[in-house]
Amino acid sequence: MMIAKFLGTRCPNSRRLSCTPTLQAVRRMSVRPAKHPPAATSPPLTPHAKTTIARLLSPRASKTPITALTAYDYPTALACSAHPVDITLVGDSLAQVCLGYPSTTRLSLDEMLHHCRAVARGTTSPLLIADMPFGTYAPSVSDAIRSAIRMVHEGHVEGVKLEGGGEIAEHVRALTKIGIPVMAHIGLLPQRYVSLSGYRVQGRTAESASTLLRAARALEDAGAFSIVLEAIPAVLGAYITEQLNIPTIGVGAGPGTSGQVLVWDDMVGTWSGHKPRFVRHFADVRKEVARGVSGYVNAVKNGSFPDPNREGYSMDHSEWEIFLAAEGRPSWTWTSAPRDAPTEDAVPEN
Ligand SMILES: Nc1nc(=O)c2c([nH]1)NC[C@@H]1CN(c3ccc(C(=O)N[C@@H](CCC(=O)O)C(=O)O)cc3)CN21
Ligand SMILES: CC(C)C(=O)C(=O)O
Repeated sequence: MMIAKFLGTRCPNSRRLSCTPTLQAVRRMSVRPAKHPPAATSPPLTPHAKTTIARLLSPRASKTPITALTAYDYPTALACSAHPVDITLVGDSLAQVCLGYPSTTRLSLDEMLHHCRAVARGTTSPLLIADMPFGTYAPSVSDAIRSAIRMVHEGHVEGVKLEGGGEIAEHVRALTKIGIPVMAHIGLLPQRYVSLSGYRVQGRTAESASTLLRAARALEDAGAFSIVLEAIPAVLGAYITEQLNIPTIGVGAGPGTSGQVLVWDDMVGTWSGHKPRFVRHFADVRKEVARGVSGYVNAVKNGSFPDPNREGYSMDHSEWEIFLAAEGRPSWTWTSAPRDAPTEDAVPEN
């Protein structure tokens, strides 16, 4: 009876008939994404209000710090949407953190669009912004327009982020004019790490601080709805914020900005590369991942996973008997798979 319950649940190292899932089994096993974001007619799954540009710019909102996080995929977008995250940013840090490139300058527009679409599918309440990749906007205003329209059409984002100061003010003006909200980004500009001689704090001299303030004013004047301030002295972050009417989002710019942004993998502690001074780990997901992977590998190797009672499918004993009869066998005993698993360095048999 017990055996009957397990019948067909297990097919160690074989391609037996009993392993072929029936259509019904396929249907049951299919892992469909939950219906999220909800259809327009369903009630929202999260109680959070949709972030709009007007809300970000409202004086009332300016009293509460803005929260922004990066996301590069659907599950992360869902996690951002499940909490009062105001802005989800598909940062081009995607290149390093998610795709393994040595710098953000390697990222193509098509790669960015692929990830934007995944994030868009999981985004509800946060405003969805994405970085325009290196080389897709700086060459000319018409390049910027063409690329930004692709970000909206094919990436399904609501606004774009551009790195640069006064020299890209005309690009910002043109995009804003055609209805694409622009988040500017000044201070440490990762897309220019070579000409900046590395990832270095900016605005530490009086001259550099003045240049940044001038850039911030020019970008606000050009229509940017907010400005990311990256890796600048905290006092300068607070001063620039006070001088502007649009919100600033800091990353390594101190607590005096209108809000903060962090790279997702820095926030959850999964990024194994260099940790800039401005990063704080709010979780130790890397430790949990290690626990999961080693637990899974051990359980498969020692035979404790899967447990046919809990993680297997049963088959009616009578069906099994009919099957065996058709096979021309009066009986068949399921002997346990050998437990002396091959060692790591064993060459797999063909
Ligand atoms: N994981 C990750 N987090 C990020 O914030 C991030 C990325 N990746 N990739 C794209 C850019 C690159 N960024 C960086 C990269 C390095 C530093 C950094 O090493 N800063 C030095 C400054 C040293 C100094 O000038 O005094 C630091 O130690 O903080 C800062 C920002 C920000 N972005
Ligand atoms: C750090 C944030 C602001 C960013 O630009 C990115 O993720 O690329």
